[in-house]
Amino acid sequence: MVSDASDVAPVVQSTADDIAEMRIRGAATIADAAAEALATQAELSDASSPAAFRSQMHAAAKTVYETRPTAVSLPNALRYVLREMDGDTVDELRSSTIAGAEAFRRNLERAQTTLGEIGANRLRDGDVVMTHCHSTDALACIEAALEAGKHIEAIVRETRPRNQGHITARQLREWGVPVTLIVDNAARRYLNDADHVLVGADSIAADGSVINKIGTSGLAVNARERGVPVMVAAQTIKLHPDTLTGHTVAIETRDETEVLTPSERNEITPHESDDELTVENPAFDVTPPRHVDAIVTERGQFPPESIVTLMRELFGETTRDPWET
Ligand SMILES: O=P(O)(O)OC[C@H]1O[C@H](OP(=O)(O)O)[C@H](O)[C@@H]1O
Repeated sequence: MVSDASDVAPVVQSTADDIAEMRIRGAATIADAAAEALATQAELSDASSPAAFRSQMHAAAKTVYETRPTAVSLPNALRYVLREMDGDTVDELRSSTIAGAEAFRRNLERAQTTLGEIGANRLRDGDVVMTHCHSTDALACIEAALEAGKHIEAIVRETRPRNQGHITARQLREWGVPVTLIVDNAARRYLNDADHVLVGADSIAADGSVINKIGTSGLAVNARERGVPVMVAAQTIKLHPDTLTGHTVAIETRDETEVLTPSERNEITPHESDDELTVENPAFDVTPPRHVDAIVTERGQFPPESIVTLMRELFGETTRDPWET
């Protein structure tokens, strides 16, 4: 049973708001924040019985879960922490939940470091990497290559509408990587100069499809045409267990104002009541496995078609909500 939202600590609600508004963003960062929120809820809980404690934890998980639908790292994080919640008293439940959240966050960090070392093996000294959006998993591969003494350059797509490519460019410049920032539409031209396309993922489906920031699939198609390998850096918490049983991944659509501000809309159509100008703003798209060369995880690199084996091993088959442990 899930209790009502009034049991949820305000700080958990504020984490949920930050995720929804993308002040906290990126699949791994969202998972980390979700685990931290559950730990905070456990810490602050005033529950007078084990049942009330469990019910508060489930309500907190639901509040965080209902923010953004596409990155499976969010429910996977909630599921992990709630599974660790164990004990016969409120104190036992509290401490096991906090320990579970801490373990999850430690594993997350470790997994990204290991993934980076594995991914760096694909990058040679002098390689040029084209990126899309901002992915900490993808950047971990570049960081490990730099630590191994390789010279890497980057062509960074700005990634409309929110321009997260700027975050990538800033990080790469901090590491001393030469960066060429391009508008998304220039990518095909600059693929001639790239040795790899390197992107992250919000979810990976059982057939090896990669769900990532809108624009990834077109980039992958162009890269295939130009013979540039596409490498996806994704920790195993990006594997979407529900897709094992045929569920599709929900693609988030965001507010039109990310694409067109109210004053820009007004310039196009001054009639406030004009509902025939439609703006669509899907945040993600699906890249079929045939356009992906490798999925790099902390458990090794996989051709996309074989990722299902790892998914079964790690998650089994579940279509339950995270709080239905
Ligand atoms: O987990 P890491 O690799 O950091 O990010 C993975 C993906 O999450 C982001 O989504 P958004 O910006 O939250 O919509 C991007 O699509 C990025 O590729």
